[in-house]
Amino acid sequence: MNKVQSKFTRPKGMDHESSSNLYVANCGPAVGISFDNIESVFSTFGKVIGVHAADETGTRVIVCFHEILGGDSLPVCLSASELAIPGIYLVHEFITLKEEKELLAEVDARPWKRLSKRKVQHYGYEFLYETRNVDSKQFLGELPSFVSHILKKIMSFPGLDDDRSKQVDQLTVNEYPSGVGLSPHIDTHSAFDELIFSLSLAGPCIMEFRRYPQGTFTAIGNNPQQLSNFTRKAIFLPPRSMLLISGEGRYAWHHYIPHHKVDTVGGHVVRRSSRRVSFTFRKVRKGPCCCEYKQYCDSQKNAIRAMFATENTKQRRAGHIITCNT
Ligand SMILES: O=C(O)CCC(=O)C(=O)O
Ligand SMILES: [Fe+2]
Repeated sequence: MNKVQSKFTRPKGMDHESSSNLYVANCGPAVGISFDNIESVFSTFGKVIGVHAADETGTRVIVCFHEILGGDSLPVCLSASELAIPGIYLVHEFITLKEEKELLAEVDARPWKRLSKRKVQHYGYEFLYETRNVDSKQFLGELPSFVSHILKKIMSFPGLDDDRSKQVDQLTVNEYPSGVGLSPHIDTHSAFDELIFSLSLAGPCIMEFRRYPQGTFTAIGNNPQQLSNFTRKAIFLPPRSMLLISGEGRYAWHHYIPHHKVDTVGGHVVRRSSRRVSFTFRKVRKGPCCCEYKQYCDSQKNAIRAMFATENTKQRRAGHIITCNT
């Protein structure tokens, strides 16, 4: 055994969730990723106190976190007023236990589409995960009658007065097994209107909101420094609660469900149940998004790109731009 390997041993008598050291393969200087880069990227998941070679190949590393992964110290809010993100609202017991049971029975009687870690059903329009958008020309039909009473209740959602803005036409049902979450994302601006309603059923989870200063996750992908520099807040979503994501919370904050089997809420350990089912209601956008959060907005970024492309073409034609052919 070499010197480096003897520094880290497999934790004895602990399950895989209980270590603050993470072994990462195909990662290291020999595959062109510096220790500094690795540290910056993994800081997204928690405070990194060191990155070490796992062996002498240069392709395997151990990332040491300040605390156990999943044992995050981020306080979890119980209400939207405590969370204090403009546009995020949470209504507890939005539906009764009986309604919850009925909704679950309805979706369980229908076919699920299997994704790698969770199962989904789409109504109204199919959501395409490759493009993170919908095919707005492919209408699958009205939302099913078993959600009619939910749609009615949505129309009376507190704090919203423009009724037309609440007319949703797309529903995604997600089933998450225990320990499965959702990676940080902003629902594509050009795909859906402002209001996103998400009803939690069967089990609890926490939802984390992240505001990245420089725009979207993908746009800053090549700058690891930006990945660790963001504001985080979290809220507890119990079963039967309805979350509304709108305004700044919808356009400028990423939402994320950590891949935990247990969450710490108000000092208590809350175990995720064998499954959580969510009903996410949205309205498919017709036309571009014109929000005020341009750096997070694909509609406006694409418009700017198109404008530059036209300008570049003009300049190239005029001989002002020389492009590289290599
Ligand atoms: O499961 C949830 O509550 C959120 C789902 C979600 O964010 C999405 O489908 O975009
Ligand atoms: Fe989402």
